[in-house]
Amino acid sequence: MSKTAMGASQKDFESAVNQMKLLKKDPGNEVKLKLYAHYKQATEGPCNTPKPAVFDLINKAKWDAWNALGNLPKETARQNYVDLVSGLSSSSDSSSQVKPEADRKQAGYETLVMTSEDGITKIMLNRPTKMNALTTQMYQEIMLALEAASKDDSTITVLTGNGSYFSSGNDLTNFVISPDELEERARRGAILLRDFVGCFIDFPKPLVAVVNGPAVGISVTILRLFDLVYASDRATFHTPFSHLGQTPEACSSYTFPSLMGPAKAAEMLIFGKKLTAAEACARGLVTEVFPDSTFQKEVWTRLKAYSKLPRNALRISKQMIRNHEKEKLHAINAEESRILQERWQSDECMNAIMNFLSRKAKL
Ligand SMILES: CCCCCCCCCC/C=C/CC(=O)SCCNC(=O)CCNC(=O)[C@H](O)C(C)(C)COP(=O)(O)OP(=O)(O)OC[C@H]1O[C@@H](n2cnc3c(N)ncnc32)[C@H](O)[C@@H]1OP(=O)(O)O
Repeated sequence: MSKTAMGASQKDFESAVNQMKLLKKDPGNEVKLKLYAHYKQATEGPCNTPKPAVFDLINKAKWDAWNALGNLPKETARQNYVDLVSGLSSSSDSSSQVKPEADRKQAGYETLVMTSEDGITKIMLNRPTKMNALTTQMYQEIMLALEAASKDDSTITVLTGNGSYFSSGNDLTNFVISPDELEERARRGAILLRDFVGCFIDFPKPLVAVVNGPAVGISVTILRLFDLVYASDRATFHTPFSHLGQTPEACSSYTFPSLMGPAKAAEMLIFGKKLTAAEACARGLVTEVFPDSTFQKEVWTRLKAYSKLPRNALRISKQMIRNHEKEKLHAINAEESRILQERWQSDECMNAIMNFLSRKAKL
């Protein structure tokens, strides 16, 4: 993991800024926008200027890139900037020096912010302007981040969201594909889903969800695979699968009825009832609800205290609680993914996605 509590120093950052001035090869507009956004975030913090007019294309693109970083901490932006510049410099140094793709991926996540501090590794979903909707790249990066967290020296791993949402679930643009690709993409999607959920089933350390705002779809169903779920009282829990022509995933077809009883599970998973944080807590899906105004302070104070407990004892106790049903969960996960593979190819599902994309329906 390259982003540590220490991060890049101010000196590293200034040296990266100077390095950029010497760069011979134009890195292209996309990279330049990313560099601009991270520079501004690192030096000024969250976007603080009025949105430029629509026809002011260049300044609007710059503003959008900066604004998309939401509340990304200055230190993380500084580290990302240094990582970006170091990737550019090493690829322009000499062709024999080009880093392999896998190495560069290790250097930083594009859709997440990962930090490690006080015995806690935090994985933050970082697409605040899209309500942290999960793209296929994001599923992949979360799996990589979980793998890294399972091996690092932290005690507790946390998943949370940047901005106002925890996550709006699967990014519905994952379905923007031509009809002749649908079958193959659905097959690959089912494998991705099965592997993604599998990482949560097998995660060896205490896993905590810090649900900072509304959660939709898979970001709700996955919660039952966490050991603690702390929610802001602003959070809501919504699983509109039937509205989307889809069916439950992340083992919720088994975990939700066993957690809250079949009648309450049906209300959520079949009929798409949206729960408040208090309701989700009453049903056992959420451990504790905090007022939004003190949410971050209270939760992190609690987690920092927990992270000082003996690491191995925490890990072994978690495994004792979870190991009983692991095999069953993997089987359910495989079956749910298989059923969804079929659902994604149905007219019901495709019509629902088209409705969302053409804004006929907001869930
Ligand atoms: C063959 C296919 C293979 C697929 C492979 C996938 C593998 C894994 C699948 C796992 C399955 C999971 C199931 C689910 O998670 S179901 C739940 C899906 N989520 C939704 O249905 C939510 C859709 N979004 C909304 O209803 C609303 O956006 C909102 C969350 C209620 C927020 O509304 P609000 O009015 O406040 O904000 P906006 O709608 O204006 O949103 C701001 C921008 O963000 C974009 N957005 C938000 N959520 C999503 C999303 N889930 N997918 C795509 N885009 C999303 C929204 O479009 C706005 O973008 P814009 O500014 O460019 O317009």
